[in-house]
Amino acid sequence: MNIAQYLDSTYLKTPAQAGISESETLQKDKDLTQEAIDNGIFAVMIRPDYVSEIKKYIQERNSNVVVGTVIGFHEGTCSVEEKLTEASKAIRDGADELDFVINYNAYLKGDLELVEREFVQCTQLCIQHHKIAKWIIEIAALNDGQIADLTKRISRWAEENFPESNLSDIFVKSSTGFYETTGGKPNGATFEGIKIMLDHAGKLSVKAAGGVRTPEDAKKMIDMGVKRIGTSSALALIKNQSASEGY
Ligand SMILES: O=C[C@H](O)COP(=O)(O)O
Repeated sequence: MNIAQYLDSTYLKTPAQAGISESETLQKDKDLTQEAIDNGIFAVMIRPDYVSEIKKYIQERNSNVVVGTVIGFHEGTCSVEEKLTEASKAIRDGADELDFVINYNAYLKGDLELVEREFVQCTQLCIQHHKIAKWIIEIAALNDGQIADLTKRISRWAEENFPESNLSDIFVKSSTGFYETTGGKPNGATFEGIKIMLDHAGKLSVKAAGGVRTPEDAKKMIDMGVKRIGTSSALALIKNQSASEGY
């Protein structure tokens, strides 16, 4: 199995979070992109501010590495209108794939109308522009029943609103990788959480992200049915795969 073709290689820290400048952040994104080009990695996943520069970088090198970005990152609490504005700009800047953080706080408060509205309007925008839409549900913030319920609802909203579309271009994604847990609880993709998502996603695809660090774990998730893995350790993961397979 060539894991690289399943990977979204991710760098999502803001300059302030990393304690570096904007130009240093752009350089990190360029380095990540060059790694992706050199190693057959499917996509890079970066902050919206850097999409246009990275798209240009990829085009200048005649590469088909895909550019993904995040919307409403990382808490998902901004309004539907703000998500639409951010997503429209990312599409204009050249993003191929948009990973939205769903308003899981609104879901937890029972405001399903708001969550459905943002899902439908933002996914519609992506479909109109032939972009992949991924919806991060932040499984560390949910219990097992809520993971199942929210995944099922997203799948149903997609079937009801976009019956003519290729529903496998819409993803449910596990985690931002930025959620703060306590007591050593994992903040990202767990096998248990991913299994629940896969069992309830219907025709939608599933992306595992957050804390995926070994080729063994990535392979196991792909074998389970995951279509994409988001990780900030993409290169290490590929190198370890090569080493363990004796290349
Ligand atoms: O969307 C991808 C995540 O931010 C990746 O999380 P990670 O840094 O734990 O690999």
